[in-house]
Amino acid sequence: MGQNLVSATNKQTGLIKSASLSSRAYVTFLAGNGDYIKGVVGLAKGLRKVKSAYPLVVAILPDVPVEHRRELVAQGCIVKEIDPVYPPQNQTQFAMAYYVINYSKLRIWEFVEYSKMIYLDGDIQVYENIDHLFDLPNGKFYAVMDCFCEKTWSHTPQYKIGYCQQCPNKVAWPQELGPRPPLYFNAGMFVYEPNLSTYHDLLNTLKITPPTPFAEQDFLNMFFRDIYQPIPPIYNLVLAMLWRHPENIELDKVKVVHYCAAGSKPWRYTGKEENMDRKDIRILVKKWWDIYNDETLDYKNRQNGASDQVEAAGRPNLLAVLSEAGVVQYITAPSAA
Ligand SMILES: O=c1ccn([C@@H]2O[C@H](COP(=O)(O)OP(=O)(O)O)[C@@H](O)[C@H]2O)c(=O)[nH]1
Ligand SMILES: OC[C@H]1O[C@H](O[C@@H]2[C@@H](O)[C@H](O)[C@@H](O)[C@H](O)[C@@H]2O)[C@H](O)[C@@H](O)[C@H]1O
Ligand SMILES: [Mn+2]
Repeated sequence: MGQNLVSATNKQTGLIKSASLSSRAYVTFLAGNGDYIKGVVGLAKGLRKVKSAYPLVVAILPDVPVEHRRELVAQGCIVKEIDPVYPPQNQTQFAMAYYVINYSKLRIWEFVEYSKMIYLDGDIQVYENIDHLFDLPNGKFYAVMDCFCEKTWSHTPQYKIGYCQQCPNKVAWPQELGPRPPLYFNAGMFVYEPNLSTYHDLLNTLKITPPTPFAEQDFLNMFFRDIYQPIPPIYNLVLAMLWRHPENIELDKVKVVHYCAAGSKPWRYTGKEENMDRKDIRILVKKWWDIYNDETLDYKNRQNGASDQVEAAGRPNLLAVLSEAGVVQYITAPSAA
């Protein structure tokens, strides 16, 4: 990393370190020298477009090239290099071979210069301000429930019997399989509190936890099972919901889109994979590109932070929004176990 970039990054980190303990930030994860950099730049510009009041921290693995680091700093991101985290050696077949690097996400629990963070995958875009989620009560792990219907889940009993937590009464969970699986979240977006003892507990627990197909997502679901609090799918639209559970989605209310379905990464989109030629997918991919290509959203063209702050001040009352969006039913829903 060039010297001036190191000083710029450290300066930024230094600034942040001196921030009050109640500081908040969005955080994402970038690994490799491939095209996910486009996802993270798009996310940085999307958060700017919705006038978020908080910075975007990018946790990068050592293999992220200096050019990508420069681009992130130029887009106003706070770049923090982390060491990889590997699961214990095992013959596990991950749902996607590259998922093994996703355990490195666990390093973000060490970012204790922030009191509250919202993690967003690099293949996520924020289309409406979600700063109000930082006001969710502490002590819980907030995330959106995932869906078990894609063939990436074909290794699981849920998939084999056609059970999905998105429609728990469509195919009832059979008694002979034991208790219904606990509510399970998608780990592409979550609201959490960095904490050193949680961080060490995560890493120590990982050392004795055999890896499973959805890697750190499975691990985080197991680890935070007792404090997991579902929030509505408007905060992390797992694209497959559009064809698997359209009855659960009101697309015009969605604030955050997660381009995780096979073939849906906007920067690689060809429209050839299954479901990728749908009109709603084409519209969502164009929405992503419109932000990515919008030069007025580049950090260098938006130094007037003050006016951005004003907009954020008008954000909706949290509990009203969440209860209106149905989170109350999620919160009071009996635990599945
Ligand atoms: O080569 C890679 C693969 C993954 N990621 C990061 O890890 C996250 C999780 O991977 P991905 O989103 O592809 O998983 P999915 O949600 O599609 O299952 C990505 O969003 C990126 O932030 C990355 O930076 N480089
Ligand atoms: O490393 C495991 C990954 O597992 C999750 O992705 C999956 C999951 O959403 C499945 O339910 C979908 O079927 C699948 O398409 C999608 O890729 C997270 O989005 C990602 O951040 C990361 O944790
Ligand atoms: Mn993702």
